[in-house]
Amino acid sequence: MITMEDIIREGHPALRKVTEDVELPPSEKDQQTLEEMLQYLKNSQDEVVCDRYGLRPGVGLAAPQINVNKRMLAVHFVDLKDKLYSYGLFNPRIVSHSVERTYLSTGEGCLSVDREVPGYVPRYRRITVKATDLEGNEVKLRLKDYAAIVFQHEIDHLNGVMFYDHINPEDPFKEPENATPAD
Ligand SMILES: CNC(=O)c1cccc(C)c1Nc1nc(N2CCN(c3ccccc3Cl)CC2)nc(N2CSC[C@H]2C(=O)NC)n1
Repeated sequence: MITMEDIIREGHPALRKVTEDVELPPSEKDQQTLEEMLQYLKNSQDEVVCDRYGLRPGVGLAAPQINVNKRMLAVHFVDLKDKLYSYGLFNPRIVSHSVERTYLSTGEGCLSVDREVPGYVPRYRRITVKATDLEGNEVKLRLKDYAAIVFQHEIDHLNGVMFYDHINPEDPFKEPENATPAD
């Protein structure tokens, strides 16, 4: 089971590496790792398990965050329209995106960042993601607003990018151009 001890924190060089594609079909080991990442998110959102193991709640987790240099991520959340997104994905890529942008008015948090970093994180408002899921199916996901934000946050990790890299250093809460808040 993945716990907070397995999650590396900012400053660890693995968070700034660009990950390697996963060889498909995935090995038993890669499949097991991705399943454990998805289970972490479910555990972290279960109050009893979360408190029992001292987990930080999250809706997304990328392999670099557990010091695995592979292009894979897990997400588990319901969006503002109560649509469930629960995926383990190999080699996810953004294949298209809107010009229009969005952001969380509350800012973003990250399991690998043990501090608040205030500010708007501008993200594309709509993205299309292609990937291979845990069952080996090729998926094409059209995502918007909160779902688009979560996937961009996790795909950034696969490219060595942290959420605060996007915050305006002069004015963190300056309204981003051509953007609508997702919440
Ligand atoms: C600095 N202000 C803030 O962090 C922030 C502050 C307020 C609101 C939001 C919305 C903020 N922002 C933010 N809140 C989240 N959670 C809300 C609580 N939730 C959760 C908590 C408890 C049980 C179940 C669950 Cl589900 C877990 C997820 N998650 C992310 N991110 C950024 S995209 C990846 C995602 C992630 O999983 N981060 C660990 N950002």
